[in-house]
Amino acid sequence: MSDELAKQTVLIVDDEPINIKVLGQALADSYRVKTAINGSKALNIVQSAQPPDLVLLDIQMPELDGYEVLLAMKQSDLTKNIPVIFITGKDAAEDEAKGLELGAMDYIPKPFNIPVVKARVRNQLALKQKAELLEKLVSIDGLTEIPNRRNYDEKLQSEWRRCNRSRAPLSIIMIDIDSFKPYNDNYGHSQGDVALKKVASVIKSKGKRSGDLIARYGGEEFVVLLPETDLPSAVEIAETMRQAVEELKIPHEYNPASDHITISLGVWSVIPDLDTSPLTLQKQADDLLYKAKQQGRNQVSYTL
Ligand SMILES: Nc1nc2c(ncn2[C@@H]2O[C@H](COP(=O)(O)OP(=O)(O)OP(=O)(O)O)[C@@H](O)[C@H]2O)c(=O)[nH]1
Repeated sequence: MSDELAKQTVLIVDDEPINIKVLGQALADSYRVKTAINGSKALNIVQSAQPPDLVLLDIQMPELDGYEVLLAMKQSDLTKNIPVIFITGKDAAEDEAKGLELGAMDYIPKPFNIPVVKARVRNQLALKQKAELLEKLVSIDGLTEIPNRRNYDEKLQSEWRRCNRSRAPLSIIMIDIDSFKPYNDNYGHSQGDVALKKVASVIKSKGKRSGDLIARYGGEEFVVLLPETDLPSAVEIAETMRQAVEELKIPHEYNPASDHITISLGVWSVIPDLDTSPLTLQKQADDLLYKAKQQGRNQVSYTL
């Protein structure tokens, strides 16, 4: 990655071009700087595909003021965690309190003291990086680097409600690596870890929609959550995953189902009902996974 791309982006929002210029010059060495001269332009930038890492936001602007921009940012999951530092000529304590209550992270008074501006920006960006790292650590599985069980549990609850509202089917695939104990016993645990990573990566590559979640459920088990996907489509995806793992051709002499590592899969689909727990969906897929194992492994099991 080039240095320019690795740099964090700061958006400066002020209706006074001179303020944008002074702040831009102060920050340009260390950050990529974007600018907006009013609130609606600022919102367009924060809601774009490449949002800034931090916003320096003037409070007093015609039409949409800084408070309103911050409020709009807080209402969307996509923008609510972007830190905002208010910049303002107002120095009354009540304005400062209002900004902080709305969720601003810090406050910079005009006229600017450039070393203070730089230090505050640096502090907030460091905090943001730490928060992102923490978020990653609690939601991503350390070995396979795909979402972990906690991440999946949360998504299952929210997708259950969302698909209930839209009356759309929600499908789930439970996956288990076949005869993984003899694999570990004969090839060693660290070789087992390598195989787990490869399987996770190839399964993940087959969940193509942005809403699909492929997670490590625990041990050698994976789970795939497919919102707005009916049973035939989910079975097709499961079969693609089964084939892709087989095609990895990871030798496994001790697998009664094949000479290679294979997986068994259980697929279930339902239009969620709020009177039923989402765990029933999982239980059904688990039972079908068990059936796939019973019937000889390396296969997809489902009921029409
Ligand atoms: N290397 C490695 N092995 C793991 C990990 N997590 C779980 N396992 C192993 O996965 C194996 C799972 O074995 P079992 O549940 O007995 O099932 P199996 O041998 O896969 O047999 P079937 O599921 O019936 O095909 C155990 O030996 C676990 O130690 C891990 O993170 N790394």
